[in-house]
Amino acid sequence: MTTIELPCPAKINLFLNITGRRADGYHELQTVFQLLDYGDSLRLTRRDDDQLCLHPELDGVASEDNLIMRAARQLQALHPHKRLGANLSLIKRLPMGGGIGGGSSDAASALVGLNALWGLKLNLTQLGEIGLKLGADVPVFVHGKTAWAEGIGEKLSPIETPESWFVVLKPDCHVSTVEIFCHEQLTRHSSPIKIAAFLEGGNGNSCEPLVRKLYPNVDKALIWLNQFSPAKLTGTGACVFASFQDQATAEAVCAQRPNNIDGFVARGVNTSPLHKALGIL
Ligand SMILES: C[C@](O)(CO)[C@H](O)COP(=O)(O)OP(=O)(O)OC[C@H]1O[C@@H](n2ccc(N)nc2=O)[C@H](O)[C@@H]1O
Ligand SMILES: Nc1ncnc2c1ncn2[C@@H]1O[C@H](COP(=O)(O)OP(=O)(O)OP(=O)(O)O)[C@@H](O)[C@H]1O
Repeated sequence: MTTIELPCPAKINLFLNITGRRADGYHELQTVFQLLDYGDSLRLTRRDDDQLCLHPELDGVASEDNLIMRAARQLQALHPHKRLGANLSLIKRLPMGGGIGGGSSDAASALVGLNALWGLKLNLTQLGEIGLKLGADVPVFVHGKTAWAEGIGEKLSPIETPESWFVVLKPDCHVSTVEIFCHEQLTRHSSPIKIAAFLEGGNGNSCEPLVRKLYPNVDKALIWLNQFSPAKLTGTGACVFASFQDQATAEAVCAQRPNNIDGFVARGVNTSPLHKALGIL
């Protein structure tokens, strides 16, 4: 195996309940990560030397800061005496700073893909632990299952969600995850809920009131999408989403969206397309 082409799927947070803050500043939360059958693509080709080359460079992200490179460097550091090199080529479809986990998913596909390409034989638990050092959202993409999550998002229990189609809208603004988590007006001590309460519906996103207030474009997108189906914020935004029973209805709604809002339609999946592509899980 010298070249592999892998999907880097998006996630949405079907709800997000912030229940506390740890001493290190990270927030304890409860969420359901719903994986989507839509995302970036990463092509990895093995090199005979120990160089890593990533193309193209993303706007505003130096190559060495790209989570793909940081993931690859973590694996190289575990095997300093092996010649581990690769050419990495990314097709970026997921909006950055969207709350749909683009960078985290790219990192997870790099970890899982390079582990296979370089024959490192690390298991998903080990790769998830390496991923957590790169970001709280990386482990769910490494494990590849739609999941109930607690802790800072790394304590994962796979759950099966009913098949749905989602309209995901990206309002014309960039929300910084750090800004929202550090904001004094964030509601950060909600009562924990049980899975049964989530399944009964009605749970929202603790960040949504604050993000709507700070970013009027997010507020407008939620109001617009709510006309068709209950709409929510994902992560810390900026993307918002709503679910529909079939693809045609979702496509029809997405096609009518206002001109200044990007968007896509995607199927919710219980197993990641990354793991399907590699024949694991
Ligand atoms: C909001 C979510 O998208 C929900 O899925 C995630 O919790 C964010 O995950 P992420 O983007 O992978 O976040 P990281 O890159 O790990 O963290 C960015 C910053 O967000 C804050 N952060 C993140 C996750 C978390 N559970 N608590 C936090 O307080 C921290 O200030 C951190 O410095
Ligand atoms: N491969 C990458 N793709 C996207 N962003 C990256 C990547 N590598 C590093 N970054 C940095 O990470 C930041 C967050 O990007 P990302 O697209 O993951 O945000 P997000 O969708 O809000 O993530 P999350 O849902 O995990 O909070 C970007 O603004 C960028 O500076």
